[in-house]
Amino acid sequence: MSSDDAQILTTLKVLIIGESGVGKSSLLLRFTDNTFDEDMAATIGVDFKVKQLEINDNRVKLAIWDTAGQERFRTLTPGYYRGAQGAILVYDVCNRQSFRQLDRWISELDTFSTKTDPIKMLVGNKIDQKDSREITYDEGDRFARKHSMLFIEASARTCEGVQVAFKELVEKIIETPSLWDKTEASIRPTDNDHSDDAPAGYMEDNNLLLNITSEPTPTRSKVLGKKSVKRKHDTEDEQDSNVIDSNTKKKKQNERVKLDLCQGREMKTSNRSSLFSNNPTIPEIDEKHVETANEEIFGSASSLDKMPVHPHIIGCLKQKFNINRLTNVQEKSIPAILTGEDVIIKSQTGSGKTLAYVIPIIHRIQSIEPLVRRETGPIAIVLVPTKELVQQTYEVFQKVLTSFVRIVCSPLVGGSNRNHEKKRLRRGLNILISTPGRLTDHIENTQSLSFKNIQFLIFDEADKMLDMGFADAIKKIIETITKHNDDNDKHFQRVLLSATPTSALTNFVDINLNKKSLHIDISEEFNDESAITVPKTLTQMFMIVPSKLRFVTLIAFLLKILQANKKNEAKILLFLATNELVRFHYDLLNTILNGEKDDDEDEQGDLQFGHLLDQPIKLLKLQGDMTHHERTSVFNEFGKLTQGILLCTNVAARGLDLPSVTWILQYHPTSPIDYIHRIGRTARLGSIGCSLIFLLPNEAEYVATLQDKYKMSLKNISPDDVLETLMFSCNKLKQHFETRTVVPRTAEQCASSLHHHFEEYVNGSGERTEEARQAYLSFIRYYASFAREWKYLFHVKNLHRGHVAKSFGLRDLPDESNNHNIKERTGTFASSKIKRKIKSKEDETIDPLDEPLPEPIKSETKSIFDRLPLSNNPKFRPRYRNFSHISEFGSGLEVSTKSHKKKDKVGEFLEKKRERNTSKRLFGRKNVK
Ligand SMILES: Nc1ncnc2c1ncn2[C@@H]1O[C@H](COP(=O)(O)OP(=O)(O)OP(=O)(O)O)[C@@H](O)[C@H]1O
Repeated sequence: MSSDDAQILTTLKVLIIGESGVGKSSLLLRFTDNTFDEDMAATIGVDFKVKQLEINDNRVKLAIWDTAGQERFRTLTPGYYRGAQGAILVYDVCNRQSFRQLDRWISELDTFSTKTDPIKMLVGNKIDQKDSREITYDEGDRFARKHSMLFIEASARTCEGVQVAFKELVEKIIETPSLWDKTEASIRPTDNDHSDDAPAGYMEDNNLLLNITSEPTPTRSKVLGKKSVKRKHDTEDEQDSNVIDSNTKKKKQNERVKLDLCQGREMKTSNRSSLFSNNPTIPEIDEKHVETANEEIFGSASSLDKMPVHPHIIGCLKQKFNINRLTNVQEKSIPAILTGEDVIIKSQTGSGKTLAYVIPIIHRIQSIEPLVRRETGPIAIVLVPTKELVQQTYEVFQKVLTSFVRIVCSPLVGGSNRNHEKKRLRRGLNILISTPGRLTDHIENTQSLSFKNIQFLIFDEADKMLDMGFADAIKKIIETITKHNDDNDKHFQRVLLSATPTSALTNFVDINLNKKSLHIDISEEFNDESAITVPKTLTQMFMIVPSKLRFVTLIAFLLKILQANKKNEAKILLFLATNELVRFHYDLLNTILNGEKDDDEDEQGDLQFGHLLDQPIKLLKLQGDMTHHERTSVFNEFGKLTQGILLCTNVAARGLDLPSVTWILQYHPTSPIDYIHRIGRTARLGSIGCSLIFLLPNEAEYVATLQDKYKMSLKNISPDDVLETLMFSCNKLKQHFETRTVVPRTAEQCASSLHHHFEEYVNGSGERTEEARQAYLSFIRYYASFAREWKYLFHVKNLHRGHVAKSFGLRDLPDESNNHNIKERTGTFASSKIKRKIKSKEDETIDPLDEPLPEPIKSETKSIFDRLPLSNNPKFRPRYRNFSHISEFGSGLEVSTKSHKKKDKVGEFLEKKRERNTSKRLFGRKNVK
């Protein structure tokens, strides 16, 4: 900090607003540079000037924002008004129209100002043109008094009144510390501009950038010996922390929320919609810039031609794949696989790992003597975790195999006709691409399947297959192949690939791979789970949003992206937790964004929604419980789109190579490992992409985990900024709101109105309410199913059931008594306890959907059971832990009958128990056996 800066009391943001041509830029230039340009009126105008002022021995830095001509097109954004402590409203004394428009400018300022009552100075300009004057001094004065403004007449040409106008305004601001002692104003319009890092489309709209990036963090002030700028409520909290009881503490917490969510606009509780009240505090999180492990995508330019493989393969890569050089992982892996040793490959998502093994395998198979024929049977097996990946990998093999027609490749996947597959296996297949489940099924049921000639076994996305519970299936496959090979005294090569090796994978490698395996790691830090690279061209963001505001923020964010990409290039993957949630949100988004109606007779909800997008956007859904055929056609259709939204579960998280995806939105978070794969669906092979994860305030530690453990840099997006989109980015929304009796004027009111409509829609028919209820229950089940290692981030006890229900548009809390999979149902949040309207101490009725949030469960507060080894822990129920087996969570696997039986048994048991309890209540204990 310079010594000059050190004496500055504060930095103020002052706006100049008014109609086009009233002389705003001239006043600014006269004040800052003491110049006057006769032609200025016709120019676009300056947009920003800084000047230091001495006011009563205080030095302040003034950032004065001009409209840069945007007022002519009525395109001033909320970002322009944000954080301004004062405004100069200018009219032309010779132009009555400019005077009449002042009301509109005042109203706009009041609407978008994020400060409570910024100081306004009314300036009647051009008083030198005495003969043309239309507005008298008295008229101006009366108007200023009516609106509690300062007032002066001035002339930018003669300099009269200009300095006084600015100085009086600043003096008044300094006399009102509440306006400036919280945070410093943004110094320049581009202060928050991260456009260098932002991808195309995001950069195109500067206003969008201004709106979307977070406010600068409070900086130190030198005033009156204050060490640092603190919000008033923070200081109060500190002073009182030892004396207030827990109830008062909760109340205080809620007060903070009100301040935080409005960014300093202190509204009375009675004025606030329930959507914005009683939310938990959004924690302040630093956007750490983390030094990440780097991975160069492409290898040397001449690598393709030098590759020691059949020339047909090289030709095919050039013609069919449009490839003219190898990627780094291909350059290193192909020679390693050609040696015949076991190989373990780790490289970031989208770096070309598939071809890294397809090329050497095909090369080696085509060079086998005598020539491979159908009857030779399987020579290579490729195991991948999902059906989509089977299909995708098969297509890559097929493309390369066009030059080697004798070699036959086939996919084997659950969901397709098993008898057809058996028939093909009987006729002879050389390369099998399969999920582990389907292959073990054939091992058990297809006699013609022989492994005697197997030379290659590939595990792609190996960590995911283990995570999904395929360990037993994989073990069985390896044992069967090993047995055949031992009988024939042959060796088979194993290749294992992953972008995110885990400790489970390391154990698997130790047991199942040759000790002399070759390790290929492009980021040079193999075997360290945390050393994970993500594409450099990916901009990662997070947004902490309280439960209740989640849905409206999602809509606002989608509108924001879709508005920003005017060239129709927004291709979005929207990740949701379960199949149920995909279905629910798919119908909802189709209705809200595109105005698609269902056949329901009760039109109340539909009629009120209209549609928010001018041009409908293609929505598709991909989830684990769709048929194989449906999934393939969705996968292909989305691949061809240039703009659209694919709502999906984690089934689309791994390996899928969908072209030109620009945004990954994670509406429901998942484990950090799956997070990495989800974001890997964009920014592939050096292209540009963005990702955003929605987190609840109690999940904020997720960001720290990504930053500290996985070394990732994420930008913080403020939900307030996103919600502002509702005011501007959508004409439909505005038109729609304007038909209402009370026209929402602020982003907050728009959000509340939108949510109100959402609730009306959900509750407008029994069927829709039931769908919302099922979606809610599915979310709670999902949340309760997080593995123990992620419970410090996602603990079902930390969920406020009422707030969550509101994010599904529900007005009552669903009964969870049949929700068997939720383990942690006791405690403050047990639904039975808050289903009733609750009487508080003050005898006020609290709506359970709006009840304040209790203290979150801290991971340190472990019970004695949590500290016991798992095997001795009576609370540990292994059969419920791995929920990825359940098709609801979209693993892409069929539900095994075994787990069904288990579920049914538990269900039966609970049902009987309930019946017994009811009977006991009705007939007394002794009469019930
Ligand atoms: N050398 C290359 N030059 C240009 N494009 C390539 C090259 N190699 C592969 N590609 C293309 O890059 C894309 C990504 O490849 P691939 O799906 O194999 O990546 P991956 O590393 O397996 O990703 P993930 O970890 O997400 O599964 C594909 O569309 C593929 O055709």
